[in-house]
Amino acid sequence: MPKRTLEEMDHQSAQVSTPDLAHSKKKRKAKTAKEATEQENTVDSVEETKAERKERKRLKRMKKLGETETEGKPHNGIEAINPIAHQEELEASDQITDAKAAKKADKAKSNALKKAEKMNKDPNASNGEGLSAAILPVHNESASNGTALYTENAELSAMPQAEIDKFLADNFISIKDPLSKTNLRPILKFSYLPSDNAAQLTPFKSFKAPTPIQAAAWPYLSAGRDLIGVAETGSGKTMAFAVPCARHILSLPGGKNKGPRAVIISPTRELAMQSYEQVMLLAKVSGLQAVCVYGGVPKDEQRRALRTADIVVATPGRLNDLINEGCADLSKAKYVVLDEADRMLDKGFEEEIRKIINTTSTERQTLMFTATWPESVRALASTFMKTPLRITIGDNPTGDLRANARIVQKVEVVDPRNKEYRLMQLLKQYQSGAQKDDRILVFALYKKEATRVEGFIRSKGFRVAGIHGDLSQEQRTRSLEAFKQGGTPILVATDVAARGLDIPAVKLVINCTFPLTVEDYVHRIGRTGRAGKEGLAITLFTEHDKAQSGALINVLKAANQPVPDELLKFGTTVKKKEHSAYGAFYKDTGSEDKVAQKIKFD
Ligand SMILES: Nc1ncnc2c1ncn2[C@@H]1O[C@H](COP(=O)(O)OP(=O)(O)OP(=O)(O)O)[C@@H](O)[C@H]1O
Repeated sequence: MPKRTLEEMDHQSAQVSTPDLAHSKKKRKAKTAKEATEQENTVDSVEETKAERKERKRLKRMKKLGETETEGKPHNGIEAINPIAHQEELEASDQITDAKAAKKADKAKSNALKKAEKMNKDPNASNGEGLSAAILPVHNESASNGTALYTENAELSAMPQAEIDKFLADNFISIKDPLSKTNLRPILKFSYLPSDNAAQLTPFKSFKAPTPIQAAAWPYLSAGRDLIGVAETGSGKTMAFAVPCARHILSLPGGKNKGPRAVIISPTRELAMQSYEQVMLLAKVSGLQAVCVYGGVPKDEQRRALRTADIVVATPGRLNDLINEGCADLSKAKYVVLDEADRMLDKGFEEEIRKIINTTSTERQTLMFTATWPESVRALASTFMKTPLRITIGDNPTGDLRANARIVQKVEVVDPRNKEYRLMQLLKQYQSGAQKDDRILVFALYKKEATRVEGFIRSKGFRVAGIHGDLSQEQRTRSLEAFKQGGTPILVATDVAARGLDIPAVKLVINCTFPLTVEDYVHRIGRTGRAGKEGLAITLFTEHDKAQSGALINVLKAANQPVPDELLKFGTTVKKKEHSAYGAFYKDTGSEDKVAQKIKFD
């Protein structure tokens, strides 16, 4: 093997997967659909504009949907709603032209609400007459697993379709639904969130509006759908899955603080801790409890917390340890999230994920979120999900590999022997004068390399810390904190820090050594340019990385970044993934019984 030996990496051997033990796909209970007797809106086809025509079709669609969804079984969600109420409310508000009309509308609204109340008390009433005549401007979607029903906010329903279309088009939002059933409008404002989420807006006080992935995913997640969300790094995916999580738990019977109802799985300890902090912001408001379960720290506190925690945020290894010990009972967990899903489904984690998911409820809602969604994991993902819809944000509805377009990507082809010299030049350039406290993240591929590079940078007088698998959890946490707080503006990391970490204002990412896959490259550079900000990534590319040149060129081109001639010389062919477990060198097993690994040097 050339310079890079797997032994030298943060590699944990990839596990062989066993045959599919995924949950049995229970068919959703067929809904009894009653033929709707509709009366089409009579529209003057000459005067009708395109937007109006669309809106009319939408209303017609929703009318059909509502009549089907509200018939048959009563829903048992806390979001007990009545479409008639919303329709009448809306119709009433449409009619407000003067004070008299406003008064009339108020009366209609109150009548509608009274009617709704009555029908919610007596669910059978929803089968009664009146419904068939109701036109439904609001989207109603009943959850597949007995959780709350989603009702679209009336103001959102009243918005012209043209505005919705513009939002979807401007943000390149593509929604692929195998059920071709619903067309839920994106939640364009925080105030459009379902009512029981409204109280949780505190974390959003500093944000103007939901990000595209949040806006598009929230309605479907609130409606109980399985979902794959693919959106660029730093685009707010954590809140996209965390916000509906609390609502989901609150809608379940059985009360709070009785053990896990939701599980969020992350590939690294640091990412798990970060997601836990975000989840806590929402959980606290609702009186829910959460626990972060990860390796490298004692288990006792985690064991204790698992007894009452409603939400478990975990790395797979430690969670499996606790499941095996009988200390983590996930049988009532109905909301399961794989964050960094492609990583979680890759060979290094697949088996552990399978074990965890098999202990969760078969009625679960399964979510997968990521910035990269390679073909290699798509089929496997579907074995865990029930007819998931896929939401892709970005100019690539097929989910091709894309880097965040706000990041300026520079690739320098260098002689491997000159890498450290060039690294030093870059650090001097980007940490001089007023920039001396700017945060710079330097990526190495190997743990030993990271240690060496960190020492080299320190020897030149820079303030630097390191984060990789050879360090204790305490050291890892300390390094990350020092970097976040600004005490050490340079952090040298292996790919343990490539995914998900949301560190404020990282000005520059330097890839000292190229990662094993271009997906990891996209995640690494995604540590800069987050939440709408600009970013810069400089990659030192050598002949040892030439197998990746084709894929890298594609990523650069897709983001309109310059492709250096020296890189083109290595070839534009995209080679099949060389390593079956990309990123496996940073796998967090969560196990405390670390087996010593033999390190080989060429
Ligand atoms: N609606 C919003 N408006 C502005 N900023 C937001 C919004 N929602 C979340 N953020 C912020 O955006 C940043 C990135 O969010 P997050 O870490 O969830 O990104 P991500 O899409 O999960 O990234 P990655 O793919 O790297 O994991 C965070 O600092 C978060 O607080």
